[in-house]
Amino acid sequence: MVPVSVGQAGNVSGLLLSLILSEQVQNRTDSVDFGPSQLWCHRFAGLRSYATPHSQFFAPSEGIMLPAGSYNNKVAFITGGGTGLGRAMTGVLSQLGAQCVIASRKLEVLQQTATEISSQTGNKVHAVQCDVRDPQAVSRCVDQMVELTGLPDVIINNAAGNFICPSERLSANGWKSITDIVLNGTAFVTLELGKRLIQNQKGASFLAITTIYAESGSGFVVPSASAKAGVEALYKSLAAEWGRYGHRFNIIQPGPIRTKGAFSRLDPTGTFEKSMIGRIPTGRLGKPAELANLAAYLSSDYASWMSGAVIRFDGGEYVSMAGEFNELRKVTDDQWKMLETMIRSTKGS
Ligand SMILES: CCCCCCCCC/C=C\C=C\C(=O)SCCNC(=O)CCNC(=O)[C@H](O)C(C)(C)COP(=O)(O)OP(=O)(O)OC[C@H]1O[C@@H](n2cnc3c(N)ncnc32)[C@H](O)[C@@H]1OP(=O)(O)O
Ligand SMILES: NC(=O)C1=CN([C@@H]2O[C@H](COP(=O)(O)OP(=O)(O)OC[C@H]3O[C@@H](n4cnc5c(N)ncnc54)[C@H](OP(=O)(O)O)[C@@H]3O)[C@@H](O)[C@H]2O)C=CC1
Repeated sequence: MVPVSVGQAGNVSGLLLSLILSEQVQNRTDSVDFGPSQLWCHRFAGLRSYATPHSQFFAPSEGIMLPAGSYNNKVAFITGGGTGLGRAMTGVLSQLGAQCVIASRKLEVLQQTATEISSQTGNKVHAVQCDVRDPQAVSRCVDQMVELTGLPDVIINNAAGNFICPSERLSANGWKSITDIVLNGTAFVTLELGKRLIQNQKGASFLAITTIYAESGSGFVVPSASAKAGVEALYKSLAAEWGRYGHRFNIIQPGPIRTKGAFSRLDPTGTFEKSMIGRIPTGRLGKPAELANLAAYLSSDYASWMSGAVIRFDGGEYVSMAGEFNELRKVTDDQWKMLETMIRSTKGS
C-alpha cells in the first residue's frame, strides 16, 4: 500500500474532465485535508484502488462463510454468472456444493468461467447462452437447464446493463437497452421459472441484485435507476404473492464493488473513485467475495424465514450521502472549538 497524491486524468482526451475533476479534488483538498496522508492507493493487477487508513478497521473477510456442503444437491441459476459479481456468486455456491447454471449473451465467456470454477470446486457448472431481453430465448434457456439439471432451487437475477450519460443525450434505444436487460430481463426470467416451479410444486429462493440508488434515484444513470426500482417493486410484490408456492424473494443493493463491467461504464477514467471513497464511512470499496457470501446466505436454507427483504450492502455510503450534516466530519478539532464558541456566544434568537 503506498500513499499517493491527488492525481490527474492521464491523457489528452481526458483534459476537460481532468480540469473539472482537479477543481473538485482541489476543493476537497483545501477544505477537507483529504491529502496524501489520508488517501491511500492499492495497486494490483494494473488497477488502482483507493482506500482510507481507517478502512483497516474494516478489513474484508473473503473466505467462504457458510459450512461446507450447505448447497449439496441444490441447483443454482445465475444470470450474468460469467463475469464480475455473478462469477463470484457462482464460485461460492459451487464451492458449497451447488450445481450451477450460468446464463448470459457471451457463450465463450460463460464457458471459460464454467470450466475454471468447476475445475476448482469439483462441481459441475453449466454455461447456457441467453439474452434475457428476449422472452423466447429465456424459455429456451430454461428448457436447456431442465435437461441439464432440472429446475433450480436458487435463482439469482444479476445480469444488468448500465452506462453514465446525461439524460438529454440519451436516445430512446439507449433507454430501452438498459431497461430491457434490467427490468424486462429480470421479469422474463422470474416469470418463466416461477410458473414452471409452481407447476412442479417446487419451492425456490429468488434473489435480485439491484443498487443503492434504486431507492434514491440518481442522475446520469436514469434508465438503470428506473429499472432497478422496478425490479425491487417486482420482487417485493412477488414475495407477498408467491410465498404460498414456496418461493422467497430477496434483494441486495450493493454499493461500489470493483468489476470491469461496472467501472468501465461508470467511471471510465478512474477519476471518480477517489471522491467516492471519501463518502464511504468504512473507507473502501466492497469485495466481490463479501457480496457472494451475503448472496449465498440469503439464498440458503439458513435464511428460509427471510423474504421480501431489501439488504443495503454498501459500507455505509447511502446514509453517509443522505444525512444533511454528514459533511461536518471534515471539520477539524480546532474548527470545532471555534464553532462551539460562536454558537455558545449567541444569545437570543
Ligand atoms: C462515482 C464513481 C462510480 C464508480 C463505480 C460505481 C459503482 C456503483 C455501481 C452501481 C450500480 C451499477 C449498476 C450496473 O448495472 S453495473 C453493470 C454494468 N455492466 C454492463 O453494462 C454490462 C453489459 N453492458 C452492455 O452490454 C452495453 O454496455 C449496453 C450498452 C448496456 C448494451 O449493449 P448492446 O445491446 O450491444 O447495446 P448498443 O451498444 O447497441 O447500444 C444500445 C443503445 O444505447 C446507446 N448507448 C450505448 N452506450 C452509450 C453511452 N455510453 N452513452 C450514450 N448512449 C449509449 C447506443 O448508442 C444505442 O442507442 P442508439 O441505437 O440510439 O444509438
Ligand atoms: N459492481 C458494482 O459496483 C455494482 C454492481 N451492481 C449490480 O451487480 C450486478 C453485476 O454487475 P457487475 O458484476 O458489476 O458487472 P458485469 O458487467 O460484470 O455483469 C453484468 C452481467 O450481465 C450480463 N448481461 C448483460 N446483458 C445481458 C443480457 N441482455 N442477457 C443476459 N445477460 C446479460 C453480462 O454478460 P454478457 O455480456 O455475456 O451478456 C454480464 O455478465 C448487476 O446487476 C449490477 O447492476 C450494483 C451495484 C454496484
